[in-house]
Amino acid sequence: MTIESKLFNLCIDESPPRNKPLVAKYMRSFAFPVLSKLSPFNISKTGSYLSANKNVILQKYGAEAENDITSVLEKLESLIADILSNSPFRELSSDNIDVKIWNKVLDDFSDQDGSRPTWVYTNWLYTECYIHRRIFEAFETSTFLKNYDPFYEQKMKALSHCEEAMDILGKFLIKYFNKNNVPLKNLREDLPKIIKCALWGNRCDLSQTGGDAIAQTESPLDLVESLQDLMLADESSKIVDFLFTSLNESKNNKILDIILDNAGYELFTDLCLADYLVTYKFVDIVRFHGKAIPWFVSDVTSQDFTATINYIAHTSRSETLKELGKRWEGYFKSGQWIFESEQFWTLPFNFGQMKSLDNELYSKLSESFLIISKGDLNYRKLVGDIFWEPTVPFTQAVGSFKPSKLLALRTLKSDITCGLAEGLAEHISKNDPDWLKIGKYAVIHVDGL
Ligand SMILES: O=P(O)(O)OC[C@@]1(O)O[C@H](CO)[C@@H](O)[C@@H]1O
Repeated sequence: MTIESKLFNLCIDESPPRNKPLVAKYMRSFAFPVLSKLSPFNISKTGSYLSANKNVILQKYGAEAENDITSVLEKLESLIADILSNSPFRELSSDNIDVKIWNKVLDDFSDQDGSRPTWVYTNWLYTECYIHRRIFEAFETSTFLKNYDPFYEQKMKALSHCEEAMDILGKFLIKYFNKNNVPLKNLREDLPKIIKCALWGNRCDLSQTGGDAIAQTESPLDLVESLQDLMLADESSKIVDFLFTSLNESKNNKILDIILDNAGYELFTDLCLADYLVTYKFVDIVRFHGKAIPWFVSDVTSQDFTATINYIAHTSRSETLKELGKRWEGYFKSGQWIFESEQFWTLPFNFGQMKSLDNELYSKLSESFLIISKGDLNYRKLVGDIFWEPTVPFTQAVGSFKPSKLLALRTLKSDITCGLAEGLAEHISKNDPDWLKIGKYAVIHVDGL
């Protein structure tokens, strides 16, 4: 029996039960192909990248790093083997401060007799996060490659591949920003477009391609129009009304928290949205929340964030982008923009658990005027990674996570849905069986408004 068929034999050819957290054993859920195919593929591509770049790595870290490369490759291989043989999860073994928490969660999941849970039968959010935590563990337990991000180069490549589209959006914004007076009417018309550019930016996600860049070449603003029919829920008007109403209130220090997702083109569109909201005084301060460790291949880390702004301000081929990048450097110098990478975002918890498990972060977000959550994984965490009936209202699915007003921008790359009109999910799935998996469709949901 091959290892893969072993995994097949452990799973059941059924859809997951509604209103329960996802588990990979249901083969008709996206969790099963991600566990059995996409994750091993991503891990093995990470190994191939390392092997292909061996000489560059040795040049940078010295000849002694060769042993590290060998041991990282072995650890990645054994991660794939662990997944495909459904062997029990093991404790993490590095000295990073989050390891205690990970191991405590694993203990809590273990039977009273100490038997550890396995990949196929455990809550999928935990399992998928654990895969990415184990990839990082392979590096952090080495000597020279502790802080090595094997996805960094691909993330930066993805950014430069999208310069054409970035330049179009950049030109639109710079023209705007350089006008002395922009009539409110124009702002009202254009703000939803900028929000939707940031929404569709979420299609560019390297975790779906094993790190291969997805080029965004079309005009982001044209795309917003042409993709409108693919929006399954669009509550953007509520957020636009809220932002315009608040312009007339004399509130100071309005903080916008953006829970970031992918680096590359998506991050660029997030920065554009933040600039627009700051420039027209919808908010005063922006706190960007990224990841403390490499995560889900293309999520933004502090290194990516700094390098992205630096690239746009100094290396990009377009003068417009350079001008935009320099504005962003200015926001950081003045303290108006802040980057943070709290540990919670790379733990296996959903956002409903934040208040009890990381009260400090929950209190910080409670100061917020508006929270924007980007992407699919953050959305899954918002709604507890529960396989909701598609018509369950978003506000209900979000449950107790209510630190402030919330805007979720997400393209659909997993089978979690909620907040859809009666019959819509059934209608689309009939014509488009893969509708949940490929980032083709999108939702904009709000809470607290
Ligand atoms: O959060 P993002 O970047 O929008 O999407 C991440 C994601 O699509 O990648 C995984 C593998 O496909 C999914 O489980 C997950 O939700």
